[in-house]
Amino acid sequence: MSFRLQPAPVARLNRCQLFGPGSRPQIFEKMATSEADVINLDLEDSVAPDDKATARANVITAIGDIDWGQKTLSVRINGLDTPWWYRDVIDIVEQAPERLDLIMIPKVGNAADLYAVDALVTAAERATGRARPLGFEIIIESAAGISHVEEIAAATPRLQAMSLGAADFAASMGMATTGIGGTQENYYMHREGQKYWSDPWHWAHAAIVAACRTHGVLPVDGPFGDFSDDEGFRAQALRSATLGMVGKWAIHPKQVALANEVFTPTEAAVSEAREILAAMEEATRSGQGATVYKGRLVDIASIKQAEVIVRQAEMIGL
Ligand SMILES: CC(=O)SCCNC(=O)CCNC(=O)[C@H](O)C(C)(C)COP(=O)(O)OP(=O)(O)OC[C@H]1O[C@@H](n2cnc3c(N)ncnc32)[C@H](O)[C@@H]1OP(=O)(O)O
Ligand SMILES: O=CC(=O)O
Ligand SMILES: [Mg+2]
Repeated sequence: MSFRLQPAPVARLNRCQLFGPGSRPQIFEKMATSEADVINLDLEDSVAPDDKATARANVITAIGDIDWGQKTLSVRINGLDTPWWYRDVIDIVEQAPERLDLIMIPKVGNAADLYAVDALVTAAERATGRARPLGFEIIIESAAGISHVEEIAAATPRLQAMSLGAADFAASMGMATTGIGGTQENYYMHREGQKYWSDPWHWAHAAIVAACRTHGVLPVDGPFGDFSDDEGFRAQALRSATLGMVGKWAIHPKQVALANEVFTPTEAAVSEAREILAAMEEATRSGQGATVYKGRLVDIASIKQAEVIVRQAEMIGL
């Protein structure tokens, strides 16, 4: 164990991030009244090139005009490989009301990408006298991004969250699929006439969680494209939650409840976590570092495990 303490990420809910194209202002009110913790107004891949300028203007207007309640509000800008991103940043910092919490930077490949955006945002914020600095969230969705995930997680104190973008990630890696996330038909082991499906996203998720937890960033699972497949979404989200991710994107409103369900600890899990803490308090009082709870070992590490669930529950108000 290092002597450095693992930094805590920002204390806010991030169970579901609902996306909507900036070129479709008709749905903004519906996004605002959804149950998602985070709203992502998109200027990137859901917006056609000819609509980029209009989408940017729509989004800037909507940040001020719509009541977004307590939600974390984020705008996904265009990637650094496009001609649009700098204008996205400048117009957002100069014109968007301070209600905006985050900008999301897609297709980040290394720490220098974030250095560049940070420098531009910092200069624009100083020039405009913006009182509330923008936070960043980023998407790991390329071979370069996953290769440099740890330096990216450490790149700037503005960084609050990091998502895996399964669609672009698959394309960048040359993966043989057009599906966005979830089980892949051809990714299986074979034994005695049976197929056993495996999870091709697992290693990327684990790498992202490790980088995020090292540097105090929230790890988030990205999109699941087949919004008619609730069980597929649930299975993917459960795997991500088990690995340490805090939430998942919704690319359709019907996915919001599913994500909230998976990333909200159940009453039983919260009670059990609180009971473990109580059992360990009792053990500590009698000078023991370990004890037995429901027939199994609990020790000082169990306190930290239980605290993960209790902290989540407290943020949600359970
Ligand atoms: C790989 C990536 O980068 S993913 C991130 C970028 N992608 C996106 O942002 C896409 C977000 N999603 C969408 O644009 C849309 O949900 C689509 C295109 C997938 C489907 O849109 P629709 O065909 O309108 O869906 P559908 O007809 O099922 O919509 C049902 C209702 O939900 C509303 N709705 C649709 N999408 C959204 C949304 N993202 N947020 C809030 N409400 C929405 C519709 O307006 C409709 O409302 P109504 O019942 O009042 O008429
Ligand atoms: O941007 C998201 C993705 O999956 O690509
Ligand atoms: Mg993408």
